[in-house]
Amino acid sequence: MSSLSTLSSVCLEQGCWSKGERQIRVVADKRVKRPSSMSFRVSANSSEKDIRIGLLGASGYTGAEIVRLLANHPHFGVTLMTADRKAGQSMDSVFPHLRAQKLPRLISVKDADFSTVDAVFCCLPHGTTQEIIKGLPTALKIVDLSADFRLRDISEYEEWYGQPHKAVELQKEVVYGLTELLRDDIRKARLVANPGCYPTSVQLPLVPLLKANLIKHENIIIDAKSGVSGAGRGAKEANLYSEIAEGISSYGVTRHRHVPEIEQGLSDVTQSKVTVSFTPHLMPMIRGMQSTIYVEMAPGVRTEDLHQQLISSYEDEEFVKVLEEGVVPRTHNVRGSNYCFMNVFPDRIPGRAIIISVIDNLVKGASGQALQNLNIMLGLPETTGLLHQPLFP
Ligand SMILES: NC(=O)C1=CN([C@@H]2O[C@H](COP(=O)(O)OP(=O)(O)OC[C@H]3O[C@@H](n4cnc5c(N)ncnc54)[C@H](OP(=O)(O)O)[C@@H]3O)[C@@H](O)[C@H]2O)C=CC1
Ligand SMILES: CC(=O)N[C@@H](CCC(=O)OP(=O)(O)O)C(=O)O
Repeated sequence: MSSLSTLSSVCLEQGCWSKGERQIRVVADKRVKRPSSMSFRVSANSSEKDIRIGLLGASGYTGAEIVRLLANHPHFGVTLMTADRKAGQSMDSVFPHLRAQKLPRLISVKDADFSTVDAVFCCLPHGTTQEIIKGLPTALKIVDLSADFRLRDISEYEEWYGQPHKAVELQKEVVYGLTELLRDDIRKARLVANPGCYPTSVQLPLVPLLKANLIKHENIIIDAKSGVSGAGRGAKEANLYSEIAEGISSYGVTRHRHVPEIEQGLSDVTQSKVTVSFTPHLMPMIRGMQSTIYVEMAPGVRTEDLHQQLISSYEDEEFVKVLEEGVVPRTHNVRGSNYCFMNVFPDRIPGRAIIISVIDNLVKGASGQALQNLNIMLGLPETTGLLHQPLFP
């Protein structure tokens, strides 16, 4: 038996790592066969670690990013990896940058034995994920990176994703994985729907401001930009170098599928329907995401109040940094990391403010936040394996 259940229950019982706590505490319980968190040997060899991870869609960008992050994780070792077209290949032939790690061969989902793993990251395209997750053992902890379980309202899913929901019963137990805002629910969850990259960059600044009634619910305008890795590794004409380089492309204008996800998260806070104007753009860069958000402030509120609210909401958080007054967040400064940097600026037009939020779409926007969530679900400090600093220049 792996030590997953032991570790998880011990940490949960002891309440080892509470919100905002940054220090790794020692797990004193003798049932856990490790002396202490301080003395773990960090090994790139997955089979030497004690919690066995299944990675569905390992041959895609978010799957590869999870493998990269887990190289520095003391507990999670990838022991099962699936692919579709690339099933049968070795991971180092698909992703040569990961060759230093000893990893299992990529296999098809239908050949995977899920009784051999303790937890699963699901990095599959939306529309393929509901049926696959429905078939997994119920003992598994699962973080799904796709959009398949993010919308609570089944009819809304069917409307925006243009297909029937194939796991309606399962949807009821899903917890939305916006870590900093829903940590307590995530801790108890079995199945977490990891948020989309755009919704992460938008909700992190807006939720605390709406909660504190500092901004109006109407006329929220989101101008968002993503690196091309946000579209995945699959070959698409629109993502060719010659189509992307030296230009900017707006897409999903008036109807991007992240609109209902953003509105769901914001409306949960206000208890009334919030609607947003949202336009995403594809940028000639590989990683990175910026959301520039235009809001109207409540009567009598100043941008300093918004700034102060964001600071107090996130002062204990490792991964959300509210910058000093006047400092502009840049995607360059979060590249390769799990950080979200944000700031708020007074608009020239009285009563309005401009919020800028940046993340790396593949890390805080996907695989990093997924790892943060699984750490919490298994009772580990949520920063485990995630504290490496942004890559710059
Ligand atoms: N990229 C990003 O920045 C973000 C992505 N996401 C979401 O995460 C998920 C994964 O994204 P990403 O890694 O970028 O996607 P990729 O296209 O890079 O990878 C998709 C993976 O799924 C496998 N796959 C494709 N179709 C099937 C199928 N029918 N059955 C089983 N496996 C299949 C592919 O295998 P093979 O390559 O062998 O064909 C590949 O391993 C998506 O739902 C995406 O929307 C969420 C937030 C951000
Ligand atoms: C650049 C690009 O194409 N980005 C993707 C979003 C990536 C993401 O977060 O998507 P999921 O909701 O599928 O998880 C898109 O706009 O569809």
